[in-house]
Amino acid sequence: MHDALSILPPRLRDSRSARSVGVQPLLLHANHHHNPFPFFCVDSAFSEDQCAVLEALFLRTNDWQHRDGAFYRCSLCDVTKTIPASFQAEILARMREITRLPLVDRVDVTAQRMLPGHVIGIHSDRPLLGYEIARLVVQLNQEWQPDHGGVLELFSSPEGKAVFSVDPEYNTAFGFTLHADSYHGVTEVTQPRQTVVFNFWHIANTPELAAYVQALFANLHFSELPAALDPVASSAESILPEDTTFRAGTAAVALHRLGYDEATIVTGYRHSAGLADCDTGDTETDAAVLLADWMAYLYRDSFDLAHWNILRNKLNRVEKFTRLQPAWQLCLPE
Ligand SMILES: O=C(O)CCC(=O)C(=O)O
Ligand SMILES: [Fe+2]
Repeated sequence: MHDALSILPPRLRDSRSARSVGVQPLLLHANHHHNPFPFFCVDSAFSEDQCAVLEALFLRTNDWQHRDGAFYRCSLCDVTKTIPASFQAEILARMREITRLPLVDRVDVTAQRMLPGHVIGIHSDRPLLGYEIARLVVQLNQEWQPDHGGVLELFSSPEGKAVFSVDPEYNTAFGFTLHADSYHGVTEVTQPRQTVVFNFWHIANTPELAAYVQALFANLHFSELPAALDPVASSAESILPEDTTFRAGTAAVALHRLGYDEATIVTGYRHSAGLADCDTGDTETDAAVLLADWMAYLYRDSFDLAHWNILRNKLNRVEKFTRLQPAWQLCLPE
């Protein structure tokens, strides 16, 4: 596998191949915004050398995956392996500073190309189980003009009007934290648009956690739950929405599969259905119920930073019980 430097002209390649690309700090001046959701913009995001590396990706890439849904029309290519590791490490370090998020040592990079007629409808990219938590979107459109389209628009709801617009000008970057309400879209383009998207993972929503949670809930059957839960679940189902009782049932399955007894499973169900606080006085029961509830939430819904912080505060300084250790380590890594 060649790296992206190998297709640069020899004049550029010779002086740069042995060291990190770029001399000036990248993403130097991040302008933070909080509406409609937290994001930041950077002008002159990268050095000339770094831009050359990113632009080169579009010359060598020919295995594009085409998305041509009604609301999502663009072409994508995973270019992670072609970005020099030192460049990735620099971007990751700077993203940690800018977002103040605990990001894992992993960066996935996608080249995105839009051709005339392509458009990306409004979506939120909410971080499902194991998905990335933050993105950096870098624009590489020389001589961009307003009539070329391809403006990134931010929304406070999927139905509303754009609250903020980001022109895809050359060497500008847009970074954001993904969550259930980070609604955005890209207007239709009339000229080709080139973008490189860097993806970053939160330490508590890793692909490893996703594998653990998927395995924990594999072949989910509520029929495996103990009969002692039946009257509790029946009465909950008669008064609560299906989403709520489904999540409570899922949390109960987690406790069952982790080897907890009937009483703990019933307590966990009642807690996740919102019928009782988690305050049994037994530290292991309370910790197990909270972790099962969180994993059921991740499985049914998506990673949510505010919820995760609440869980972390509740379990801070609590002993990591043996039976819970693998889940604990993945949900609340040190
Ligand atoms: O191309 C862009 O400006 C943004 C694309 C997008 O939706 C994303 O990276 O999440
Ligand atoms: Fe998106």
